[in-house]
Amino acid sequence: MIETKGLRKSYPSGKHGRTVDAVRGIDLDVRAGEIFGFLGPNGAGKTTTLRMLATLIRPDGGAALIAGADLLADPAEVRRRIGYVAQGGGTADAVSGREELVMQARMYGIRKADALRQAEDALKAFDLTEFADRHCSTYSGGQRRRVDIALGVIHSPKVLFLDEPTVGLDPASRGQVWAEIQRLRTEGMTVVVTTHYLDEADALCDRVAIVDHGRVVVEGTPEALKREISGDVVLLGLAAGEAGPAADALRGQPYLHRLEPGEDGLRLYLDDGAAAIPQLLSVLNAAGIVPGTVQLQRPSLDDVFLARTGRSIEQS
Ligand SMILES: Nc1ncnc2c1ncn2[C@@H]1O[C@H](COP(=O)(O)OP(=O)(O)OP(=O)(O)O)[C@@H](O)[C@H]1O
Repeated sequence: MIETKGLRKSYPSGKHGRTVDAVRGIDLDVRAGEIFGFLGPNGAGKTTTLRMLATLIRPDGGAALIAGADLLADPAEVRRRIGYVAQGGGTADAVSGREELVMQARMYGIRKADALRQAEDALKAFDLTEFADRHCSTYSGGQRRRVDIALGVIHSPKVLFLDEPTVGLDPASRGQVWAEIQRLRTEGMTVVVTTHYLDEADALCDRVAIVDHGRVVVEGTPEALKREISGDVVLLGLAAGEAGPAADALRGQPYLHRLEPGEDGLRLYLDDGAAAIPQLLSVLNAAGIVPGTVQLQRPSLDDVFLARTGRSIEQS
């Protein structure tokens, strides 16, 4: 449904004619009817890629075919086949959800009577009917985001691009937004979504691509990517100044594959966490270190990124 090859974009950086290589060659293969997560740390190039695919900025190089239309040769046709919801959305304060939807439909050339009916259908589908005629400024963050998504799909696109649709929402509203995304998939839409919430992407995306410095680092189903990280992760909570000595004491232990500084302690990668915990506690004990907390975890998508890049998305 979306195939990109070597998509690139640089921006002038403003200093001495230098440029920022925001996207350095992105190859993607998004299949029809899937929810595809586009993940990565701040500044990785996610928004730039989405804006290129949505025809809002022109790529410097590369190629992309989106729902059968060629991005560089026929951006107008691409635009008809896609929907795009920007980070933060685009609703005006002093307009109602219904008015926004009717205006959007009219912008796509839909006749007034049809636009009114489609707006009504969208309000129902997105559970917005109750406050459809109030100004958007009175909506909650989650309600407003649902209007944003309804606006993005009013013309029934084949592909929907969502840039950080759940950012800044409370967990219940995030859940509702994801429920809408899943509903759109059941209607046959292909959805590409960027998010900083790796646990959401893990649970709700069919496949993900993780990008870093403008390139795809890994792509696959969350399950397959996590399976590549064999074994368990043990998080040690340590007092300030103890992480260094603890790492020195543990390095070289045969059951330990890798060790990384984590938030307030260390992250240890090993085959069988439950079996290793007593041994590693006794090694630490001998060095005079008693961890405040010890947690056993299955690998996460952040561990996948960490294994490939040596950095954590969540801490970047
Ligand atoms: N208009 C612009 N002019 C100059 N540099 C830009 C512009 N837009 C983005 N950049 C730079 O390009 C790089 C990629 O930015 P982009 O917004 O695509 O990343 P992102 O992965 O979406 O980040 P975030 O998760 O923070 O939204 C960054 O280094 C950013 O500073």
